[in-house]
Amino acid sequence: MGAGRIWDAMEVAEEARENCCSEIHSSHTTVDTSLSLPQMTPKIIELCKDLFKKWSNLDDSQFSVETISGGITNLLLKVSAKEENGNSTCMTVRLYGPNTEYVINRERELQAIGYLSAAGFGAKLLGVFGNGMVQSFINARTLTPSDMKMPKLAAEIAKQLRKFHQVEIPGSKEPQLWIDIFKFFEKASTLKFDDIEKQKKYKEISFEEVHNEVVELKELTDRLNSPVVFAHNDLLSGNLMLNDDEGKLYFIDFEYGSYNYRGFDIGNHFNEYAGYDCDYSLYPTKDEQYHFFRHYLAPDKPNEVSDQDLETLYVEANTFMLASHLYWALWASIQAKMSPIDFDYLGYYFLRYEEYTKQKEKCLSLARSYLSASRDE
Ligand SMILES: Nc1ncnc2c1ncn2[C@@H]1O[C@H](COP(=O)(O)OP(=O)(O)OP(=O)(O)O)[C@@H](O)[C@H]1O
Repeated sequence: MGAGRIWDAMEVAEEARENCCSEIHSSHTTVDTSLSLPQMTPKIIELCKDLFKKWSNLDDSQFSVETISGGITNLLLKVSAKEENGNSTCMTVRLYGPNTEYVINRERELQAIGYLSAAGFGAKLLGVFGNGMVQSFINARTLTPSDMKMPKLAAEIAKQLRKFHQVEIPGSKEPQLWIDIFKFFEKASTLKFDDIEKQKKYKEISFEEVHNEVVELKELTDRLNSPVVFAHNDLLSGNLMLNDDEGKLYFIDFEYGSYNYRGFDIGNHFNEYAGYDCDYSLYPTKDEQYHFFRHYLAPDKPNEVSDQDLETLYVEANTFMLASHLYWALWASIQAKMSPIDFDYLGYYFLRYEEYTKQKEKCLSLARSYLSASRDE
């Protein structure tokens, strides 16, 4: 992240501060993400002391720093500080992965966090620094893909998603899906890998074919008139946390949040039933989807949703589900080049693109017959 971008982020943090009740601290410190945890620990403590002045005189021995997750994108740390009065405070420190700015707009993320946390979503934003942010620690467990499928939880996710989609974020309300996909496409189609094996695999991608698919799908989804809402865009099990004692569900990680089609957010969530192993046999059945839609459309009277509304959302979600495969396939090909993380991103590209190809005809004909039936009415 360059100096200019840090200043932009600081300005957005200022705006977020005005929207949240709590204070958001800022520091220009950056932390080298290539350091090992023991090397990084003193830097993290120094950063926390700089951000939170009440800790500036606390001895380093009163802090503990541990890794929560290496994430696919970021490094997430848990920092606990034992204050002089004996109270302990826990927070998370998120260090942005190098080169993630190619796929994530950090200003957009920080702006959204301010409004979303004011609306009761996610962890509270406590501070921002050169290459990351500090948030409150959420005492809850992370869901698994099979949790998401459980009827009670699926209903709660649907209900929360409806509320999330109602949050108003100032600025442009233009849906980002196709803008992002075309941006990803431009970057993805001009990569070059030093690794011979990777370059060989990359050359197997026909970008001409992908481009045609994108254009065809965009034309069809445009005709569906899916409502534009503020969408999470990455609602996988790892971004859902549950405090079982309080029965409270948390949506976290708004890195990809933007104005977008509601059908995309829901179809993308359904794709995540497949989990990290991409077992698409776990994709929700029509009955499971209708259960979700009922609670999304009418949380207080789920059994009164009309067949027409259920069908409309079914068509939307299952057409945009295809766009979700194209989006994450292109994203993965960029990550294959840019990310320092040792993950088979090109393999992931092919998994998503193959699933797209497998589902395409069925979903497109569903959308086409829905559109021609509504034209004939
Ligand atoms: N505020 C928080 N409090 C407690 N745990 C958290 C918090 N935020 C994230 N986590 C935990 O860390 C995990 C990774 O978080 P998150 O998805 O935000 O990171 P990420 O780097 O963006 O990961 P990925 O790129 O894989 O989505 C979550 O699944 C959750 O278990």
